[in-house]
Amino acid sequence: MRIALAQINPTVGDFSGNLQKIREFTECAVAQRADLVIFPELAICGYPPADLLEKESFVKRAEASLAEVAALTKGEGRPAILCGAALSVAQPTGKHVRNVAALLEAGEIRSLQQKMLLPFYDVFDEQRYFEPATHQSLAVVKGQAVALTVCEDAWNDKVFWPRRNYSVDPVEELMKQWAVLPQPLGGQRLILNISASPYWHGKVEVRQRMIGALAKRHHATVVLVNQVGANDSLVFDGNSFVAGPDGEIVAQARGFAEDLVIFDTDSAPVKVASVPETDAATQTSLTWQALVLGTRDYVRKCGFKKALLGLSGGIDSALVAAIAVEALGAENVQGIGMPSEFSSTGSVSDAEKLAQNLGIAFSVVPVREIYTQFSDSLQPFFAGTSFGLAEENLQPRIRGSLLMALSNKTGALVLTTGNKSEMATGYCTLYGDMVGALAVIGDVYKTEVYALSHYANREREIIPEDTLTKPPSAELRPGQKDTDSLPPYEVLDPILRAYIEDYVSAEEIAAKQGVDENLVRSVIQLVERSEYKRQQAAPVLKVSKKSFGMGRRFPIAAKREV
Ligand SMILES: Nc1ncnc2c1ncn2[C@@H]1O[C@H](COP(=O)(O)OP(=O)(O)OC[C@H]2O[C@@H]([n+]3cccc(C(=O)O)c3)[C@H](O)[C@@H]2O)[C@@H](O)[C@H]1O
Ligand SMILES: Nc1ncnc2c1ncn2[C@@H]1O[C@H](COP(=O)(O)OP(=O)(O)OP(=O)(O)O)[C@@H](O)[C@H]1O
Ligand SMILES: NC(=O)CC[C@H](N)C(=O)O
Repeated sequence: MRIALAQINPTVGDFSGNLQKIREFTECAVAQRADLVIFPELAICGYPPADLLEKESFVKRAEASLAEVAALTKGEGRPAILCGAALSVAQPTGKHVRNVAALLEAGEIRSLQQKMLLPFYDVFDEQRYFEPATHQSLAVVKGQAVALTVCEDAWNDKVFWPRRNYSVDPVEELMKQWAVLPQPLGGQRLILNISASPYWHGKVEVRQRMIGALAKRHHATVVLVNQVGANDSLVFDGNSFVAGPDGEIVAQARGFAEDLVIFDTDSAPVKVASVPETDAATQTSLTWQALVLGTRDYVRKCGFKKALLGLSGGIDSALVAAIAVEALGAENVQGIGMPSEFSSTGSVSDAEKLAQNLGIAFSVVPVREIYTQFSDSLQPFFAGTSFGLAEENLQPRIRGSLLMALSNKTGALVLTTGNKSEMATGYCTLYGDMVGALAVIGDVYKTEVYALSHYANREREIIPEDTLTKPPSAELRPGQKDTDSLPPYEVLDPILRAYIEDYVSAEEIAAKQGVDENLVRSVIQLVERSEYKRQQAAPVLKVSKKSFGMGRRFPIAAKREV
């Protein structure tokens, strides 16, 4: 059987656009004589549709769209289609919607396999919406048996996920049925998995190793078709693949781009290079690609074309500008320099140099006078007090207002430039430098910001040398350095990573990293105290296992033991 892995980039709720994509990819697959075309999980409505699933009209549109996809399979020589869809439950006793893999052939829905394992950890909330399957059944397509699974259904692996206690194993159940199938139906074992599996560091390799092990365990060929593209915070990396019965990767789609790959189950499998993520260089390039795709899709899918951001001459805004240019094109990115009386001389010149290197428009709007006017108005209330945080924070707040005014006027989205180290410790001003539509590097620690910036300069200088080498500073008071308030980033970031991503205790972090326990506690205190800021922050593009946003939910008004 010739199988086409149709790795598409759907938009949530765009039924007609998604249908058009499904049509186009099907016709490409027809041109390549495919017998079966496979689309990702919930391809018809896009993943994750979240509370849109609670609207009856949304599910009705998904059902109507599925009928149109089925029509594509009607007629002589047309391929079958396996497609993800949300459908209503006929006689609900629990949830009203099911997440299904729909097998369509000869113009009809031939089989529907409901998803059984509904992920409910980190960013996933599928038990909120979907009724799980109670049983699994093998399906038949083009006269051949196939095991249909939906994403998490193939993820019940205790070695990889010891803390996910699923009591059933859908693949196990399907393979038991396979063992008693009559020949020739029960020939080569074929597991088809439609996925919407978002990216984080290491995920591409984990996915391939885990599915490779599954293929080997069941002596089956596993075809996994993943969604590509970003929806809000989640970036789906694509990287669809086929694992052969010995666990080797025998077909591989592109990462971070749409693709159509043909795999013929009757041809001798040829091992292809899997995606290695162990080396730092590959890791940096994958993170870069994820952030570029995340930015492009956020702006585009929200109906915008352009973005603007404040350029301080610092490394964070320089990196975000470089990512934005690759995502949107230089003509769609604008940099604004907003020097205050505390800005270094390099601030504007470094920003100007960056803008030149990137080929973007750059304008300067000084904030000195506005700051003076604000301070004068506040004078009766601030009299007798010394210059402090209130005065410092006025500057980013003025900049935030200016950027939002320009956004209102020009229709460009504001990109916010805070990194994960700052967002973790609250080293950022609410309604100031935190304003913006999207936190492009909000899941990237400051030490990783440097690695990514060197990656941005891999072919020629984009980010000026001075920007890469000057000590980080918010430039909100004379001579200010980040290290006045925070430990050096090489010390801070490992503490944050251990605490945020692995919930390691202060004692253990201190012992393992050889740092003072009081320092660790003071860092943890900063993280705990600034939860209120993160809950008001722009959506963060997720590239780590634990990012700020919907996958990390902590109360604000709570007593905290540190
Ligand atoms: N639980 C809670 N729920 C909701 N709101 C709460 C709150 N607790 C305090 N707040 C509010 O938050 C205010 C304090 O927060 P905020 O106004 O942001 O100010 P704050 O956190 O006090 O100061 C901002 C810090 O970030 C640094 N910074 C600023 C800008 C850029 C950079 C950089 O390097 O990029 C660094 C700056 O040097 C300073 O150390 C309080 O006055 C109060 O109004
Ligand atoms: N003088 C400035 N002109 C324009 N934008 C500024 C200026 N200062 C700060 N910003 C904006 O506010 C953000 C926060 O910058 P800040 O200088 O406080 O420290 P930072 O987080 O180290 O960022 P960066 O490395 O970009 O300087 C910047 O990334 C930039 O978008
Ligand atoms: N759509 C899903 O089932 C997502 C969970 C999935 N196992 C993943 O992270 O890839």
